[in-house]
Amino acid sequence: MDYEEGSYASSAVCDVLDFTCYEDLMGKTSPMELSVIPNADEQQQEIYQPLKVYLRVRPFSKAELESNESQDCVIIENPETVTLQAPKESFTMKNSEKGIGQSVHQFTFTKVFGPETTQSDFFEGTMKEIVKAYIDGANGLVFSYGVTNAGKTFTIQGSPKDGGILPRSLDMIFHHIRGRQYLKMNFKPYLSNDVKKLDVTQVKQEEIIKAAVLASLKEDTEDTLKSTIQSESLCILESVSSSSCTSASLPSDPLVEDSILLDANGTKHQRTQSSVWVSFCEIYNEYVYDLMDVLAISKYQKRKVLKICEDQGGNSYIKDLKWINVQSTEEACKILKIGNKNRSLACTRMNQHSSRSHGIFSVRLLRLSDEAEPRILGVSEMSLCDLAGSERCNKTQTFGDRLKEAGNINNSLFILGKCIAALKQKQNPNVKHSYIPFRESKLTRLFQPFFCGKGKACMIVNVNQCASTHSETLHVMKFSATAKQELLKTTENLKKTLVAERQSKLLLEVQIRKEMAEAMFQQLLETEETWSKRLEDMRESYEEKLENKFEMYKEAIKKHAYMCAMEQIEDHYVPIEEFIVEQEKVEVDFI
Ligand SMILES: Nc1ncnc2c1ncn2[C@@H]1O[C@H](COP(=O)(O)OP(=O)(O)OP(=O)(O)O)[C@@H](O)[C@H]1O
Repeated sequence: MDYEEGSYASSAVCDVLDFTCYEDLMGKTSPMELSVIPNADEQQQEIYQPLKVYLRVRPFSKAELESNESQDCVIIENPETVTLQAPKESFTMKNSEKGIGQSVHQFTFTKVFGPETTQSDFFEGTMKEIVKAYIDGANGLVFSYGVTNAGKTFTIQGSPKDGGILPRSLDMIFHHIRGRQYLKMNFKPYLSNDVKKLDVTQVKQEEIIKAAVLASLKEDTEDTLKSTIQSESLCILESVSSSSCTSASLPSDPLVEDSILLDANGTKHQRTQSSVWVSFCEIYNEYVYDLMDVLAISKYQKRKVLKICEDQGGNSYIKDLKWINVQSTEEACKILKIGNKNRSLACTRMNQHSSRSHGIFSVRLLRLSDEAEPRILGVSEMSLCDLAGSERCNKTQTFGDRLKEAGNINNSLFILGKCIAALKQKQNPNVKHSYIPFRESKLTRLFQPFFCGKGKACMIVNVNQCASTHSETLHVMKFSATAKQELLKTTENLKKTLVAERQSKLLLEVQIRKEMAEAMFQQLLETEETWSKRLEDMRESYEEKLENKFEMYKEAIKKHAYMCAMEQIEDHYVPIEEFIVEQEKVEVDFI
């Protein structure tokens, strides 16, 4: 099977996100910013952090391996890059052999998790940081995206023995608040990030609603479910008027005499307790439905459409969405299971596929002071949003309801992409800020605060490696990952230009060094010549001076010798008269 390309969500969707991830390809470390740091100060200073996009590739099943699904369609090049290769017999491959289109596409992600990745490794590598910040008071949002059978449920929910990111996140939250859990239900999430205090009757009502919701899990058929809900709802109504319907007994509130703790350094700390509430809803065809609305899942009841409203601060929230107090991971997972069941029941009724709606599971953590009359210290929210996939929108099916569905999915994904891209621009002080179209889809309207920097956000992309779903996988990658082929080419060209630039710079440097060496050598030669000349001159001048001195000495010696000789002559001088007398004397003696 090979779906024709271009029959999916509008290519503009891809363009928007391609642009987003293009930065990744260029090796930038902070391509996207959507969050504030935990414990942000009161002015909610916007300190952005990147929107991380993780890819998880699931392993082949035995059946897939037997049916020749393994054709090296997904190749993990390195921890950030994957290559998608069209199956051998596909139209894409045949066309590309004829020179029409591309059969190979490459995408980069914040991190790629291969088929061997364990649930624990995946949680550690993706969610842990978000949950840590969430516990510290920051909001968290996780989008998951992928076609049917790509491994979304496995990644988010996992199995009872090997939980996915949601039960692991819940475990981390409950582990963190262990011993400090506020078990009463009299403080409840309200509006977007507010808390309201309930009176005794309202608390009772909460307990009964929770019991009714949880009871729905036990019922297998729609009819029995209906009767249970009817009796439970009766009970709710009765309890509201007479408080006769008892709830499960709750542990009493721990008695705390002093709400201030002193640490070893004598620093004061406020003792806190926490309360956890969850909700589960879906957005289908731009309508919001509560998946905890157990009354509406019967065949005969129309589902109630919920409205997205804004509080005084302009923050969006879903009006009348049920928030259920949960006191353990198990309880929260039951809510998830009930929501899943209601989602698939609704889908069956509407002949719709579950992956055609956006499912949103949210957890609100209320922090209260630990004292007899607790005060609200803060609220943080973490939402896991399972995005609708735009698969199966090929031409043969795009009419009637499916056309409307496809249009709405495309539109909301398109707006999501536009919001992300606009925020990307917002980070760049040199680029003129453009209008961010949050209000143009329910999804972006709901998560507007995240796009304004109030929370940590990430996207998880699930894909399988099957040859038969190659086109769908390619589409998912194009939406969520980094680049289309054109962008890849641009990047490749830019990389080549960069390499060429570097090479020319290197050559220039070599040339400059050579010229400098030559100039220095020349200078050395000239210096040597000058010095040789100077030495020669000096030698000549010394020789001349020596010569002169030598002459001087010669003269002096000559003079000295003459003087000595003269002195000697003087010493031995005999006047001639004496000499003659003497001579005559000698001659006489001789005779
Ligand atoms: N990482 C994984 N390791 C082992 N098996 C996996 C992994 N991911 C998914 N699977 C298996 O692949 C199959 C499809 O996964 P899953 O049901 O999670 O897909 P999905 O995307 O949620 O599909 P749908 O949208 O139809 O619910 C399941 O049998 C699941 O157990």
